[in-house]
Amino acid sequence: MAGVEAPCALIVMGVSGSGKSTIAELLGQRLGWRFEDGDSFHPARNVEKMRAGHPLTDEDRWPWLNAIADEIARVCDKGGHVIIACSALKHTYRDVLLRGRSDVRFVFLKGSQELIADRLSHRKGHFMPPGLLTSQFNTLEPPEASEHVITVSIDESVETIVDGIVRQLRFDGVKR
Ligand SMILES: Nc1ncnc2c1ncn2[C@@H]1O[C@H](COP(=O)(O)OP(=O)(O)O)[C@@H](O)[C@H]1O
Ligand SMILES: O=C(O)[C@H](O)[C@@H](O)[C@H](O)[C@H](O)COP(=O)(O)O
Repeated sequence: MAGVEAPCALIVMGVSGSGKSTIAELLGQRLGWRFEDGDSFHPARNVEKMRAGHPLTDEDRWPWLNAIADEIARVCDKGGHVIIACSALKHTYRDVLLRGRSDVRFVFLKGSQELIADRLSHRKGHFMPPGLLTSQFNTLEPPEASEHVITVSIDESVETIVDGIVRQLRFDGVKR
């Protein structure tokens, strides 16, 4: 995409179970960029709230999103690169994450509720109850083209999805 700055950070976004951690980790290996899971930036009370089956509110999410934005600034301002998995469901959340930067890009993992519910029903050892998926879809504001997002369908193998993202990034001028 002409005129878009080469990113120092990629945020892999989408609802719970869309594959953010899985895709972001492999993409990090492919690009040689460090992967960080946005889940690890939640205050403990947020994790306990979700574990107990309650969706987060905006007020719960602001400190979490700001902590991720701090990490992006820390890495990017010293010339590093990072890939972060973070649901980033609303436009306002993405604004908080971006802090006006033009060197941060979103990769949106797009898929049907039916497919994601099926994947979540098989996921083991995660605090997030599959029952919160409907609230995730209700909260989701899919990114628009003006957000310079790379949108990929999750209805493919992990390798195929990552290949597609890498191709798109190279097309956009990221040489790694
Ligand atoms: N493209 C894919 N094909 C099949 N299974 C997938 C794919 N992407 C992710 N998964 C599986 O779906 C589940 C949810 O993925 P995960 O990365 O934990 O999602 P998120 O981080 O968005 O919550 C995991 O069990 C993961 O192994
Ligand atoms: O409600 C949210 O803002 C997000 O869903 C976020 O809190 C995160 O997604 C959860 O930590 C669940 O983790 P997974 O997305 O990895 O399932």
